[in-house]
Amino acid sequence: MKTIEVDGIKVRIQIWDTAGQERYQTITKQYYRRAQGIFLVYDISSERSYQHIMKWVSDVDEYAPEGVQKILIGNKADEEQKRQVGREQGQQLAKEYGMDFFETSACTNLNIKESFTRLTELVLQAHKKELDGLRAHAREELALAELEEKDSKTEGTGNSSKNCWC
Ligand SMILES: Nc1nc2c(ncn2[C@@H]2O[C@H](COP(=O)(O)OP(=O)(O)OP(=O)(O)O)[C@@H](O)[C@H]2O)c(=O)[nH]1
Repeated sequence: MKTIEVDGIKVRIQIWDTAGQERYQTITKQYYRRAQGIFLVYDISSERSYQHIMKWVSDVDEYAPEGVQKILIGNKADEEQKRQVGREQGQQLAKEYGMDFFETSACTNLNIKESFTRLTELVLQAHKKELDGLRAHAREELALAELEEKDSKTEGTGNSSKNCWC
């Protein structure tokens, strides 16, 4: 659990770090089910980890809820001398999947706060859309109910005058 502030709102986030190894994949998939935001992380000093991102994306698409927010992360940015994946490759992949992209370092704290804040922002925005949708729907329902009430009153008046003519 961690609390971060986004646009003046304090948001409590629960962070799960899933295991990367194949043998834990069955358990990993369980984590996706209730996720609202996901970091897809590769290691800039490992071309292999970058190649694995496509597999992670397809797993997320399959197991995570619709509308889950995703960000691509190229971690270990402090390991410049061991770099195997160019920044542009990360940017390109993120663009392909319509994700934001950060290069980070857990060692130097580069972009750690920024990427968490951005993912939280995206999750909040996604929920805001949902909430706005619900509000709009509620307003429509209310307007409809008011109209129906008005109509029934008018009908009532019509009937009473009809009664008079009989
Ligand atoms: N130089 C550097 N090393 C890092 C960074 N982040 C993690 N490491 C190191 O990379 C190794 C693996 O880190 P983990 O956090 O276990 O990575 P993981 O992806 O969770 O690994 P799995 O549990 O196998 O999924 C550790 O030795 C960390 O110290 C980073 O930003 N820079």
